[in-house]
Amino acid sequence: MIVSIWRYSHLFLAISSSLFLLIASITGVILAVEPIANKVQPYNVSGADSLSLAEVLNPINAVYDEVLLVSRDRNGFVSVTVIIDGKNESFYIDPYTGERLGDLIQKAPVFQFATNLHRSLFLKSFGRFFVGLTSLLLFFIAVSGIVLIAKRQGGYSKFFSPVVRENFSQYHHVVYARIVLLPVLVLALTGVYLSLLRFDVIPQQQVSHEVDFDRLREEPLKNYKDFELLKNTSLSELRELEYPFSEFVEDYYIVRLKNKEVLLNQYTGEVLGQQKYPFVTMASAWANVLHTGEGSILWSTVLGLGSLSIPFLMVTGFIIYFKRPKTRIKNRFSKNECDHVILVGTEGGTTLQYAQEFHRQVVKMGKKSYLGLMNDYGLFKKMDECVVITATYGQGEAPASATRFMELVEKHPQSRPFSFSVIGFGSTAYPNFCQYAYDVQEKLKNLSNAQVFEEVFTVNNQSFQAFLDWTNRWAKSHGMTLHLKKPKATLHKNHASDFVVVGRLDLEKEDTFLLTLKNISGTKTVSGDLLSLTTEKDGIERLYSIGNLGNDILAISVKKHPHGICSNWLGQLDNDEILSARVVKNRHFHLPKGSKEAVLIATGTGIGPFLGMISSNTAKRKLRLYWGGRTPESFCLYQSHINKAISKKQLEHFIPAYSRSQPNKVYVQHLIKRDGNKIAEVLRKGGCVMICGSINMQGEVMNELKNICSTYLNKDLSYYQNRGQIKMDCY
Ligand SMILES: Cc1cc2nc3c(=O)[nH]c(=O)nc-3n(C[C@H](O)[C@H](O)[C@H](O)COP(=O)(O)O)c2cc1C
Repeated sequence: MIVSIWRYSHLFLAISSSLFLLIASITGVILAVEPIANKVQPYNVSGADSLSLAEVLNPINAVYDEVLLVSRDRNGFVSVTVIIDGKNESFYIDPYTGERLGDLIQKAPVFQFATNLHRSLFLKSFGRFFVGLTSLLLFFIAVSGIVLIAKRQGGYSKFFSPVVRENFSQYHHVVYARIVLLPVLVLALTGVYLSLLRFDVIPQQQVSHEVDFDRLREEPLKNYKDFELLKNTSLSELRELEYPFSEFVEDYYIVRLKNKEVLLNQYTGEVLGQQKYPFVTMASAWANVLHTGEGSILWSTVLGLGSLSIPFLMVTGFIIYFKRPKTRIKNRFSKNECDHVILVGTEGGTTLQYAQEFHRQVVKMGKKSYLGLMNDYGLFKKMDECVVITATYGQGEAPASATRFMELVEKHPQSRPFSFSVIGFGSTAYPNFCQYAYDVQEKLKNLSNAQVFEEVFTVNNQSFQAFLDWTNRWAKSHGMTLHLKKPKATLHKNHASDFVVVGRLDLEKEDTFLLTLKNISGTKTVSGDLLSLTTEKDGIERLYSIGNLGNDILAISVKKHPHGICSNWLGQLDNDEILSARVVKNRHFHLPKGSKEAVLIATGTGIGPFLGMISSNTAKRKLRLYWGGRTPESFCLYQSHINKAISKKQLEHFIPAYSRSQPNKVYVQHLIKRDGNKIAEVLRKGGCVMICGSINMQGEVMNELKNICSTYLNKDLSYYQNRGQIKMDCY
């Protein structure tokens, strides 16, 4: 089934049961406290469980004249019902001495209230029905949730792999759902079972014995202490022991154990009847324990947390849904009159917003452009040019609106030749960066009448700047000028903070500079986070990787682009000038706290975040830095930072790759290949490899890492990516 059906089913089930689910989960949390509160009462006598029943009855018979019942509850508390001064009394006792320990626990009003609300919403059978139905819906919500998590993680085998953090709600929804999956499933299934039991859909079977009263004898008379069953059964097995009603031989002991019920002749101890409990009775007992947590502090706590997570999952789930960009498409022209066709592969809707803006501007230029989803691929009678803009999901798979694209391409051959471009939206946080875009490119390339207009262009993390670069290039080659506006879908919504320029170092020859900024708003930053800058001139956001050098000093390394508004604006800032920018958390590119070793790989300005990671390496982790630049002169910008780090033992090795200082070009990927065994060792020991710089370099380095993983570690690269041991932030 396609992912959108699962997603809508998950949502529909959650919405339709939300009110009842909320009531059931909140009362569930309250009720989870009850077994814990009971269990901590001082009525458990240590070691008593190993006493035999005969040893327990002995002091009870000695202390009380008339005993009706001895019980042991799930907390292990032993109680008796006895007649004292003509009155029935029930209380807890010490099984060693028979001494009264305290009155039976009464249900507190709050628990009584919560129980009634939880079981029937105070609506008797009608309410019970809805509660049962809610449990069933919760079960289906959990199952559809399992499927959705497996799909997003790239398969059931990767179900528990680290989750890429895109935003708070999405990340925590998945992470907590996985943690509480077991208790939620148990609560749902046992809830359904108990409801079916209450409505007699599952018939309860009583144990019935056939006692042959004609054969009852009072001899050979035995003391109960010598009855085999009482001698050989420990207290831990007991549920209830009912004393004979009278002294007539027709009345007997009824001993209810955990798994069976036994009738004992009160004079001879002969077993008069013995029945194992039917399956339904045993299953019901288990369902009760599993649903209520009675008798176990640990399980009650797990259930309580499971219940508590339900409102949290509901809220985060609804936020995820309602924050999704809308995916309604409007076209001015029909698909058969357009020479430009833009097809979108999206799941979350952001790619569509970018494509919509592109389409709008192309139409504004007087072109006949048609915008559709990739799953709507068909015959486009006048198509000259096709632009496919697609996200990637799962492990390099198609997003929801493109799942049928490949088969549709086969099914609907175009009648005219056309050229095509593929733009991939993806994230380097995932193992298969923009893989689906590459697959689409390959597919279209194989069509006889399709011609490649350009190679795949990739957009990391919905970078509007990157998309703009592509649209400008595309427009130029078509003799157009497009003025795209940034779509509303933005990943970055933090407040702006102020930063004062405290230092700058320029490498004029390469139009590169290193800016040091003091954070004067106290915003917390971690090396690897991004500084988001928007200039007034064009209102477009640019992101720069932050290196946190400590004491609120940040470094950003910037390359000036010939017509780059932001880079040139930053390039002319002087010391003491203040700039306002937002800090965007980029958790997937933080140096993992637990890694004792790391290999850092960068080219050019990609070194920025690593300068911070190295300077804060007080734990003396073993860090190796590979850096690619043109010449040793290119390194001047960073030299003092690196030398200082080496002398302070914050950086173990600095390994540069200079592409222009010798006849043969040396790139970082060459050095990675050369040091393959060392890098493999870092991965083997649980360390991590971090890559920052250009997308091209990333591709080359990833190829080398793939070889290293298979040659030295006998594993696929994705194994380490899924464990968060390979991290990338490339642009
Ligand atoms: C569950 C999930 C899996 C993803 N898998 C990949 C992937 O394998 N490769 C990739 O480059 N991007 C991956 N991404 C990133 C998306 O392609 C990227 O965020 C894209 O901009 C989403 O566009 P959309 O909102 O139009 O669906 C994944 C995102 C999510 C939420």
